[in-house]
Amino acid sequence: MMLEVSGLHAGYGKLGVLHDVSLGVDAGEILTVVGANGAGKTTLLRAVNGLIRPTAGSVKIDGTDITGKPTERMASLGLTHVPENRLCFPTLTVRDNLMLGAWARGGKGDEAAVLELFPRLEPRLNQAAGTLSGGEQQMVAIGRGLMAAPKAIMLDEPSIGLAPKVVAEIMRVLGRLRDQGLAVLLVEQNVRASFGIADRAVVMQRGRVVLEGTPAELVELPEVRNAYLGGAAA
Ligand SMILES: Nc1ncnc2c1ncn2[C@@H]1O[C@H](COP(=O)(O)OP(=O)(O)OP(=O)(O)O)[C@@H](O)[C@H]1O
Repeated sequence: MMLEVSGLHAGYGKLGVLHDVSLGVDAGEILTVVGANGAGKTTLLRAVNGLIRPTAGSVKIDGTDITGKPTERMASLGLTHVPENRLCFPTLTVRDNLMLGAWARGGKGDEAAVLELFPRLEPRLNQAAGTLSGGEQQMVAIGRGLMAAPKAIMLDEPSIGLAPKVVAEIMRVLGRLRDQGLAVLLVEQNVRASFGIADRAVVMQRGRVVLEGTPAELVELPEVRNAYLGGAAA
């Protein structure tokens, strides 16, 4: 596994949120994590990324133990986290936002590769990121992460608040990243979109992984259909 989480426990102060979470993402694979509000999906990404310190368990990337390493070192260890709310630096240009991602790894970054994935950003390179549409800002946030040439990328609800066409565009890019050999860990509320692209899925409930399988297997389960797909057969 390129990204391997084993027996992870984490929380906030005395509040335990993650309980014995194990999952793995191969190179060239998309794993999607779904679950109700408060199930612990964001906390999982934070614990993997070192924003909160796991109380037990381990995180490995390409075989190297990175458990609890400082967040600012994660990019150079090969892990990129695209957090919720597509955080861009609004007064900086698109190009400077992208450059920040490259500096995290001490390199120049492959801007051309990012623009190839997100052609819409090219004519906007000198525009302040804060003036972009929501979808374009999400592209900048993902592109910034890619500038660090990661082995694994984690995304927290990239589709939130975006029009279906833009969601489809982002999902297509995630598919291309997978095809380029990245390990992609995708947290999504938009289960339809993430099941459409993912190779495997896990369902989290109250801080635990309760189901795991391919999207095709999981949509056969009535409890998955009812909870995440509005009860409709896929
Ligand atoms: N900074 C924090 N301090 C204390 N408790 C927190 C903090 N952040 C999250 N929690 C709690 O941890 C639990 C899991 O939250 P988390 O954000 O990981 O869930 P989630 O699955 O990502 O949900 P959502 O889809 O709503 O973002 C919740 O009960 C939440 O109240």
